[in-house]
Amino acid sequence: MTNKLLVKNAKQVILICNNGEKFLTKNDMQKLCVIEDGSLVIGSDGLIKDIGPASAIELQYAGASFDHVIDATDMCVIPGLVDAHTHPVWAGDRVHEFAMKLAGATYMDVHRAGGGIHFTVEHTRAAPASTLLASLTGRLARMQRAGTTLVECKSGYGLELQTELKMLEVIEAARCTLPINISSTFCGAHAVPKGKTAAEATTDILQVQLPRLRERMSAGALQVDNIDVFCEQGVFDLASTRAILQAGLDMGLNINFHGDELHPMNSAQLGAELGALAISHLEEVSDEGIAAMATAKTAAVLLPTTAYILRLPQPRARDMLEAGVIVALGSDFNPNAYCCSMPMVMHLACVNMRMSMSEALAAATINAAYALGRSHTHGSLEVNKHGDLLVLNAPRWEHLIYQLGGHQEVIRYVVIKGNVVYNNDQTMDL
Ligand SMILES: N=CN[C@@H](CCC(=O)O)C(=O)O
Ligand SMILES: [Zn+2]
Repeated sequence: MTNKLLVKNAKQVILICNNGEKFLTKNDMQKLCVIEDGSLVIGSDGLIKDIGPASAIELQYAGASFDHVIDATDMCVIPGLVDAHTHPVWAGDRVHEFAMKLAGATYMDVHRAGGGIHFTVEHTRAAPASTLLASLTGRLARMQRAGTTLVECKSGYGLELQTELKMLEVIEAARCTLPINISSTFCGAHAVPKGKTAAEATTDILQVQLPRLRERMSAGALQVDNIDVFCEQGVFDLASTRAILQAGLDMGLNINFHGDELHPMNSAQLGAELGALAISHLEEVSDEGIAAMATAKTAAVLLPTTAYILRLPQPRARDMLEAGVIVALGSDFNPNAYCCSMPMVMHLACVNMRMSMSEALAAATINAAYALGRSHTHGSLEVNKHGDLLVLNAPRWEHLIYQLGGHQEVIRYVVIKGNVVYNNDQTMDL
Protein backbone atom coordinates (compact mmCIF):
# COMPACT_ATOMS: atom_id res chain seq x y z
CA MET A 1 0.00 0.00 0.00
CA THR A 2 1.15 3.56 -0.71
CA ASN A 3 2.83 5.26 2.21
CA LYS A 4 1.55 8.67 3.20
CA LEU A 5 4.74 10.61 3.58
CA LEU A 6 8.50 10.46 3.23
CA VAL A 7 10.53 13.21 4.91
CA LYS A 8 14.04 12.76 3.58
CA ASN A 9 17.57 13.98 4.16
CA ALA A 10 16.90 16.12 7.22
CA LYS A 11 20.00 17.60 8.81
CA GLN A 12 18.70 16.60 12.24
CA VAL A 13 15.74 14.46 13.27
CA ILE A 14 14.98 15.01 16.96
CA LEU A 15 13.24 11.85 18.20
CA ILE A 16 13.22 13.10 21.86
CA CYS A 17 13.50 9.48 23.07
CA ASN A 18 13.53 6.08 21.36
CA ASN A 19 12.82 3.46 23.98
CA GLY A 20 9.11 3.84 24.59
CA GLU A 21 9.67 6.19 27.54
CA LYS A 22 6.40 7.65 28.85
CA PHE A 23 8.16 10.75 30.21
CA LEU A 24 11.64 12.13 30.77
CA THR A 25 13.12 13.51 33.99
CA LYS A 26 16.45 14.85 35.26
CA ASN A 27 19.45 14.21 32.98
CA ASP A 28 17.35 12.40 30.40
CA MET A 29 15.82 15.77 29.53
CA GLN A 30 19.29 17.13 28.72
CA LYS A 31 20.36 14.57 26.15
CA LEU A 32 17.58 14.13 23.66
CA CYS A 33 17.77 11.39 21.08
CA VAL A 34 18.89 12.86 17.71
CA ILE A 35 19.64 11.36 14.29
CA GLU A 36 21.93 13.47 12.13
CA ASP A 37 21.12 13.17 8.38
CA GLY A 38 17.91 11.28 8.88
CA SER A 39 14.70 10.34 7.07
CA LEU A 40 11.30 9.24 8.27
CA VAL A 41 8.40 7.33 6.71
CA ILE A 42 4.74 7.65 7.71
CA GLY A 43 2.55 4.76 6.61
CA SER A 44 -0.95 4.76 5.14
CA ASP A 45 -2.43 4.57 8.67
CA GLY A 46 -0.78 7.91 9.62
CA LEU A 47 1.61 6.24 12.05
CA ILE A 48 5.40 6.40 11.92
CA LYS A 49 6.58 3.34 10.02
CA ASP A 50 10.31 3.87 9.91
CA ILE A 51 12.89 6.37 11.01
CA GLY A 52 16.66 6.25 10.62
CA PRO A 53 19.74 7.38 8.71
CA ALA A 54 18.80 8.84 5.33
CA SER A 55 21.00 6.36 3.44
CA ALA A 56 19.37 3.34 5.11
CA ILE A 57 15.81 4.59 4.51
CA GLU A 58 16.67 5.35 0.87
CA LEU A 59 17.87 1.79 0.30
CA GLN A 60 15.02 0.20 2.17
CA TYR A 61 12.31 2.20 0.37
CA ALA A 62 13.81 2.20 -3.13
CA GLY A 63 10.81 1.64 -5.40
CA ALA A 64 8.22 2.34 -2.66
CA SER A 65 5.50 4.89 -3.38
CA PHE A 66 4.52 7.87 -1.26
CA ASP A 67 1.55 10.23 -1.46
CA HIS A 68 3.86 13.09 -0.55
CA VAL A 69 7.63 13.59 -0.28
CA ILE A 70 9.28 16.43 1.65
CA ASP A 71 12.90 17.08 0.83
CA ALA A 72 14.22 18.32 4.19
CA THR A 73 17.78 18.98 3.02
CA ASP A 74 19.28 21.65 5.33
CA MET A 75 16.20 21.46 7.56
CA CYS A 76 15.38 19.79 10.89
CA VAL A 77 12.50 17.61 12.05
CA ILE A 78 11.02 17.58 15.55
CA PRO A 79 7.82 16.04 16.97
CA GLY A 80 4.66 18.15 16.87
CA LEU A 81 4.45 20.33 19.98
CA VAL A 82 2.01 19.49 22.77
CA ASP A 83 0.25 22.30 24.63
CA ALA A 84 -0.82 20.87 27.99
CA HIS A 85 -3.03 23.74 29.24
CA THR A 86 -5.39 26.05 27.36
CA HIS A 87 -8.75 27.82 27.80
CA PRO A 88 -9.58 28.40 24.11
CA VAL A 89 -13.43 28.56 24.14
CA TRP A 90 -14.73 32.00 25.06
CA ALA A 91 -16.34 35.20 23.85
CA GLY A 92 -15.35 38.76 24.75
CA ASP A 93 -11.67 39.69 24.89
CA ARG A 94 -10.10 41.37 27.94
CA VAL A 95 -7.75 43.82 26.30
CA HIS A 96 -9.06 46.54 28.67
CA GLU A 97 -7.95 44.46 31.68
CA PHE A 98 -4.45 44.17 30.28
CA ALA A 99 -4.25 47.95 30.57
CA MET A 100 -5.51 47.77 34.18
CA LYS A 101 -2.90 45.16 35.06
CA LEU A 102 -0.14 47.20 33.44
CA ALA A 103 -1.28 50.07 35.67
CA GLY A 104 -0.84 47.89 38.76
CA ALA A 105 -4.06 45.89 39.37
CA THR A 106 -3.45 42.25 40.39
CA TYR A 107 -5.26 39.25 38.89
CA MET A 108 -7.40 38.95 42.02
CA ASP A 109 -8.14 42.73 42.15
CA VAL A 110 -9.67 42.44 38.68
CA HIS A 111 -11.49 39.18 39.56
CA ARG A 112 -13.00 40.58 42.79
CA ALA A 113 -14.15 43.71 40.95
CA GLY A 114 -16.32 41.43 38.78
CA GLY A 115 -13.90 41.29 35.85
CA GLY A 116 -11.51 38.49 34.91
CA ILE A 117 -13.21 35.10 34.63
CA HIS A 118 -16.59 36.70 35.54
CA PHE A 119 -16.41 39.04 32.52
CA THR A 120 -15.65 36.11 30.22
CA VAL A 121 -18.42 33.98 31.78
CA GLU A 122 -20.99 36.68 31.03
CA HIS A 123 -19.99 36.89 27.36
CA THR A 124 -19.56 33.14 26.90
CA ARG A 125 -22.99 32.36 28.39
CA ALA A 126 -24.55 34.79 25.89
CA ALA A 127 -22.67 33.50 22.83
CA PRO A 128 -24.23 30.96 20.45
CA ALA A 129 -22.32 27.67 20.10
CA SER A 130 -21.67 28.47 16.42
CA THR A 131 -19.86 31.69 17.36
CA LEU A 132 -17.77 29.88 19.96
CA LEU A 133 -16.89 27.14 17.46
CA ALA A 134 -15.84 29.68 14.84
CA SER A 135 -13.49 31.47 17.23
CA LEU A 136 -12.16 28.18 18.63
CA THR A 137 -11.43 26.99 15.08
CA GLY A 138 -9.46 30.15 14.34
CA ARG A 139 -7.50 29.90 17.59
CA LEU A 140 -6.64 26.23 17.04
CA ALA A 141 -5.49 27.07 13.51
CA ARG A 142 -3.15 29.72 14.95
CA MET A 143 -1.79 27.22 17.47
CA GLN A 144 -1.29 24.67 14.69
CA ARG A 145 0.64 27.18 12.58
CA ALA A 146 2.84 27.75 15.64
CA GLY A 147 3.59 24.00 15.74
CA THR A 148 1.04 22.62 18.20
CA THR A 149 -0.38 19.26 17.09
CA LEU A 150 -1.95 18.09 20.40
CA VAL A 151 -3.71 20.56 22.69
CA GLU A 152 -5.64 20.35 25.95
CA CYS A 153 -8.87 22.42 25.82
CA LYS A 154 -10.84 23.34 28.95
CA SER A 155 -14.42 24.37 29.56
CA GLY A 156 -14.89 26.69 32.56
CA TYR A 157 -16.50 29.93 31.38
CA GLY A 158 -20.04 28.71 32.03
CA LEU A 159 -20.00 27.73 35.71
CA GLU A 160 -23.48 26.25 35.24
CA LEU A 161 -24.71 23.16 33.44
CA GLN A 162 -25.97 24.60 30.14
CA THR A 163 -22.92 26.69 29.27
CA GLU A 164 -20.41 24.12 30.50
CA LEU A 165 -22.09 21.53 28.24
CA LYS A 166 -22.19 24.05 25.37
CA MET A 167 -18.43 24.58 25.72
CA LEU A 168 -17.68 20.86 25.89
CA GLU A 169 -19.86 20.27 22.82
CA VAL A 170 -17.96 22.97 20.95
CA ILE A 171 -14.67 21.27 21.91
CA GLU A 172 -16.14 17.93 20.81
CA ALA A 173 -17.14 19.40 17.42
CA ALA A 174 -13.59 20.68 16.95
CA ARG A 175 -12.17 17.31 17.99
CA CYS A 176 -14.31 15.48 15.44
CA THR A 177 -13.68 17.81 12.50
CA LEU A 178 -10.22 19.39 12.80
CA PRO A 179 -6.87 17.66 12.27
CA ILE A 180 -5.33 18.94 15.51
CA ASN A 181 -5.47 16.39 18.37
CA ILE A 182 -7.52 17.53 21.36
CA SER A 183 -7.67 16.45 25.01
CA SER A 184 -10.91 17.76 26.53
CA THR A 185 -11.21 18.97 30.13
CA PHE A 186 -14.28 19.69 32.28
CA CYS A 187 -13.42 22.79 34.35
CA GLY A 188 -16.82 23.67 35.83
CA ALA A 189 -14.94 24.61 39.03
CA HIS A 190 -12.95 27.40 37.35
CA ALA A 191 -14.52 30.09 39.59
CA VAL A 192 -17.38 30.52 42.01
CA PRO A 193 -20.25 31.92 39.91
CA LYS A 194 -21.77 35.25 40.94
CA GLY A 195 -24.68 34.74 43.34
CA LYS A 196 -23.39 31.43 44.75
CA THR A 197 -21.12 30.49 47.63
CA ALA A 198 -18.22 28.10 47.02
CA ALA A 199 -20.17 25.42 48.93
CA GLU A 200 -23.22 25.91 46.70
CA ALA A 201 -21.07 25.86 43.58
CA THR A 202 -19.41 22.63 44.75
CA THR A 203 -22.79 21.01 45.36
CA ASP A 204 -24.00 22.09 41.91
CA ILE A 205 -20.93 20.52 40.26
CA LEU A 206 -21.27 17.29 42.25
CA GLN A 207 -25.03 16.90 42.03
CA VAL A 208 -25.98 18.56 38.74
CA GLN A 209 -23.07 19.09 36.34
CA LEU A 210 -21.02 15.91 36.78
CA PRO A 211 -24.02 13.51 36.69
CA ARG A 212 -25.28 15.10 33.45
CA LEU A 213 -21.79 14.97 32.00
CA ARG A 214 -21.59 11.30 32.85
CA GLU A 215 -24.88 10.68 30.99
CA ARG A 216 -23.67 12.54 27.90
CA MET A 217 -20.39 10.60 27.97
CA SER A 218 -22.14 7.23 28.39
CA ALA A 219 -24.44 8.07 25.47
CA GLY A 220 -21.33 8.64 23.35
CA ALA A 221 -22.28 12.29 22.74
CA LEU A 222 -19.20 13.69 24.43
CA GLN A 223 -15.64 12.54 24.99
CA VAL A 224 -14.13 14.23 28.04
CA ASP A 225 -10.66 13.25 29.23
CA ASN A 226 -9.80 15.32 32.31
CA ILE A 227 -11.30 17.00 35.40
CA ASP A 228 -10.02 20.40 36.57
CA VAL A 229 -10.58 22.73 39.56
CA PHE A 230 -9.05 26.16 40.31
CA CYS A 231 -7.77 25.37 43.83
CA GLU A 232 -7.09 28.85 45.21
CA GLN A 233 -7.83 31.13 48.15
CA GLY A 234 -11.20 32.77 47.52
CA VAL A 235 -12.05 30.23 44.81
CA PHE A 236 -12.18 26.47 45.69
CA ASP A 237 -10.51 25.37 48.93
CA LEU A 238 -8.77 22.06 49.48
CA ALA A 239 -11.88 20.22 50.71
CA SER A 240 -14.07 21.27 47.75
CA THR A 241 -11.21 20.58 45.35
CA ARG A 242 -10.77 17.09 46.78
CA ALA A 243 -14.50 16.29 46.50
CA ILE A 244 -14.76 17.46 42.88
CA LEU A 245 -11.55 15.80 41.71
CA GLN A 246 -12.48 12.53 43.40
CA ALA A 247 -15.92 12.57 41.76
CA GLY A 248 -14.28 13.12 38.36
CA LEU A 249 -11.81 10.33 38.98
CA ASP A 250 -14.68 8.01 39.91
CA MET A 251 -16.21 8.62 36.48
CA GLY A 252 -12.95 7.76 34.74
CA LEU A 253 -11.53 11.24 34.17
CA ASN A 254 -7.85 12.05 34.66
CA ILE A 255 -7.12 14.60 37.36
CA ASN A 256 -5.39 17.66 35.88
CA PHE A 257 -5.99 20.85 37.89
CA HIS A 258 -4.87 24.40 38.75
CA GLY A 259 -2.93 24.46 42.02
CA ASP A 260 -0.64 26.56 44.21
CA GLU A 261 -0.78 29.50 41.78
CA LEU A 262 -1.32 32.67 43.82
CA HIS A 263 -1.11 31.25 47.36
CA PRO A 264 0.48 28.10 48.82
CA MET A 265 -2.52 25.76 49.19
CA ASN A 266 -0.90 22.31 49.51
CA SER A 267 -2.55 21.57 46.16
CA ALA A 268 0.50 19.58 45.08
CA GLN A 269 0.24 17.21 48.06
CA LEU A 270 -3.48 16.77 47.44
CA GLY A 271 -2.92 16.02 43.76
CA ALA A 272 -0.17 13.53 44.52
CA GLU A 273 -2.41 11.80 47.08
CA LEU A 274 -5.28 11.50 44.58
CA GLY A 275 -2.97 10.21 41.81
CA ALA A 276 -3.34 13.34 39.65
CA LEU A 277 -1.79 13.02 36.22
CA ALA A 278 -0.92 16.72 36.27
CA ILE A 279 -1.10 19.96 38.25
CA SER A 280 -0.69 23.33 36.55
CA HIS A 281 0.86 26.63 37.68
CA LEU A 282 2.65 25.78 40.99
CA GLU A 283 4.22 29.23 41.39
CA GLU A 284 3.69 28.82 45.17
CA VAL A 285 4.41 25.10 45.57
CA SER A 286 6.25 24.01 48.74
CA ASP A 287 9.27 21.69 49.02
CA GLU A 288 6.94 18.99 50.38
CA GLY A 289 4.65 19.47 47.39
CA ILE A 290 7.56 19.07 44.97
CA ALA A 291 8.70 15.86 46.70
CA ALA A 292 5.16 14.46 46.70
CA MET A 293 4.73 15.13 42.97
CA ALA A 294 8.07 13.50 42.13
CA THR A 295 7.09 10.35 44.06
CA ALA A 296 3.55 10.18 42.63
CA LYS A 297 4.72 10.86 39.05
CA THR A 298 2.31 13.77 38.84
CA ALA A 299 3.43 16.08 36.03
CA ALA A 300 3.97 19.77 36.77
CA VAL A 301 2.52 21.81 33.90
CA LEU A 302 4.39 25.11 34.08
CA LEU A 303 2.88 28.16 32.37
CA PRO A 304 5.53 30.79 31.67
CA THR A 305 3.12 33.25 30.03
CA THR A 306 1.03 33.59 33.21
CA ALA A 307 3.93 34.35 35.51
CA TYR A 308 5.19 36.81 32.89
CA ILE A 309 1.92 38.67 32.28
CA LEU A 310 0.84 38.75 35.93
CA ARG A 311 4.38 39.46 37.12
CA LEU A 312 4.18 36.52 39.52
CA PRO A 313 7.21 34.82 41.03
CA GLN A 314 8.44 32.29 38.49
CA PRO A 315 7.59 28.63 39.21
CA ARG A 316 10.64 26.85 40.64
CA ALA A 317 11.39 24.84 37.54
CA ARG A 318 15.00 24.06 38.53
CA ASP A 319 14.01 22.73 41.95
CA MET A 320 11.33 20.57 40.36
CA LEU A 321 13.70 19.25 37.68
CA GLU A 322 16.36 18.45 40.26
CA ALA A 323 13.82 16.63 42.44
CA GLY A 324 12.82 14.44 39.47
CA VAL A 325 9.39 15.97 38.83
CA ILE A 326 8.02 15.38 35.32
CA VAL A 327 8.03 18.97 34.06
CA ALA A 328 5.71 19.86 31.17
CA LEU A 329 4.75 23.18 29.54
CA GLY A 330 1.52 24.82 28.43
CA SER A 331 0.59 28.13 26.81
CA ASP A 332 -2.33 28.79 29.21
CA PHE A 333 -4.03 30.48 26.24
CA ASN A 334 -6.97 32.39 27.78
CA PRO A 335 -8.33 35.96 27.70
CA ASN A 336 -5.81 36.92 30.39
CA ALA A 337 -2.76 35.35 28.72
CA TYR A 338 -3.33 35.63 24.97
CA CYS A 339 -0.54 33.46 23.59
CA CYS A 340 -1.00 30.72 20.97
CA SER A 341 2.69 29.96 20.54
CA MET A 342 4.51 27.10 22.23
CA PRO A 343 7.85 28.24 20.73
CA MET A 344 7.33 31.52 22.64
CA VAL A 345 6.42 29.53 25.77
CA MET A 346 9.62 27.49 25.47
CA HIS A 347 11.65 30.67 25.04
CA LEU A 348 10.14 32.17 28.22
CA ALA A 349 10.71 28.89 30.08
CA CYS A 350 14.38 29.00 29.13
CA VAL A 351 15.02 32.65 29.98
CA ASN A 352 12.71 33.19 32.96
CA MET A 353 12.57 29.71 34.49
CA ARG A 354 16.15 28.77 33.62
CA MET A 355 15.36 25.63 31.70
CA SER A 356 17.76 24.50 28.99
CA MET A 357 16.46 24.32 25.42
CA SER A 358 16.52 20.50 25.53
CA GLU A 359 14.54 20.50 28.78
CA ALA A 360 12.02 22.91 27.29
CA LEU A 361 11.53 20.77 24.18
CA ALA A 362 11.10 17.58 26.24
CA ALA A 363 8.61 19.49 28.43
CA ALA A 364 6.66 20.63 25.34
CA THR A 365 6.57 17.17 23.73
CA ILE A 366 6.84 13.87 25.61
CA ASN A 367 6.16 15.29 29.10
CA ALA A 368 3.22 17.41 27.96
CA ALA A 369 1.82 14.32 26.22
CA TYR A 370 2.26 12.40 29.52
CA ALA A 371 0.33 15.15 31.38
CA LEU A 372 -2.57 14.41 29.00
CA GLY A 373 -2.25 10.61 29.23
CA ARG A 374 -1.15 10.46 25.58
CA SER A 375 2.57 9.74 25.71
CA HIS A 376 2.07 6.19 24.39
CA THR A 377 0.91 7.71 21.07
CA HIS A 378 2.32 11.25 20.98
CA GLY A 379 5.25 13.38 22.10
CA SER A 380 8.18 11.66 20.37
CA LEU A 381 9.13 10.36 16.92
CA GLU A 382 9.08 6.60 17.41
CA VAL A 383 7.77 3.76 15.25
CA ASN A 384 3.98 3.23 15.65
CA LYS A 385 3.39 6.64 17.23
CA HIS A 386 1.29 9.23 15.38
CA GLY A 387 3.05 10.85 12.45
CA ASP A 388 2.84 14.36 13.94
CA LEU A 389 5.92 16.48 13.23
CA LEU A 390 7.35 19.86 12.30
CA VAL A 391 9.90 20.52 9.58
CA LEU A 392 12.01 23.53 10.54
CA ASN A 393 13.77 25.76 8.04
CA ALA A 394 16.88 25.92 10.21
CA PRO A 395 20.22 24.11 10.42
CA ARG A 396 19.69 23.23 14.12
CA TRP A 397 16.39 22.65 15.90
CA GLU A 398 17.23 25.15 18.67
CA HIS A 399 16.42 28.02 16.27
CA LEU A 400 12.75 27.42 17.07
CA ILE A 401 13.38 28.62 20.64
CA TYR A 402 16.28 30.99 20.05
CA GLN A 403 14.47 33.19 17.52
CA LEU A 404 12.15 35.05 19.92
CA GLY A 405 8.72 35.35 18.31
CA GLY A 406 10.17 33.96 15.09
CA HIS A 407 8.26 30.74 14.64
CA GLN A 408 6.42 32.06 11.55
CA GLU A 409 9.77 32.14 9.77
CA VAL A 410 11.19 28.92 11.19
CA ILE A 411 8.31 26.46 10.84
CA ARG A 412 8.21 25.23 7.22
CA TYR A 413 5.68 22.39 7.50
CA VAL A 414 3.30 21.09 10.15
CA VAL A 415 2.30 17.45 9.68
CA ILE A 416 -0.47 15.61 11.57
CA LYS A 417 -0.96 11.86 11.07
CA GLY A 418 1.11 12.07 7.91
CA ASN A 419 -0.95 14.89 6.35
CA VAL A 420 0.64 18.28 5.70
CA VAL A 421 -1.76 20.62 7.54
CA TYR A 422 0.40 23.74 7.11
CA ASN A 423 2.82 24.49 4.31
CA ASN A 424 4.56 27.77 4.91
CA ASP A 425 6.27 28.88 1.75
CA GLN A 426 6.94 32.28 3.32
CA THR A 427 9.90 31.00 5.35
CA MET A 428 13.15 32.78 4.52
CA ASP A 429 16.72 31.76 4.93
CA LEU A 430 18.23 32.90 8.20
N1 LIG B 1 -5.97 30.65 37.07
C1 LIG B 1 -7.04 30.30 36.57
N2 LIG B 1 -7.33 30.17 35.26
C2 LIG B 1 -6.64 30.71 34.16
C3 LIG B 1 -6.99 32.12 33.88
C4 LIG B 1 -8.32 32.19 33.28
C5 LIG B 1 -8.81 33.58 33.08
O1 LIG B 1 -8.30 34.53 33.67
O2 LIG B 1 -9.76 33.71 32.28
C6 LIG B 1 -5.16 30.42 34.20
O3 LIG B 1 -4.82 29.25 34.21
O4 LIG B 1 -4.32 31.33 34.17
ZN1 LIG C 1 -5.68 27.77 33.35
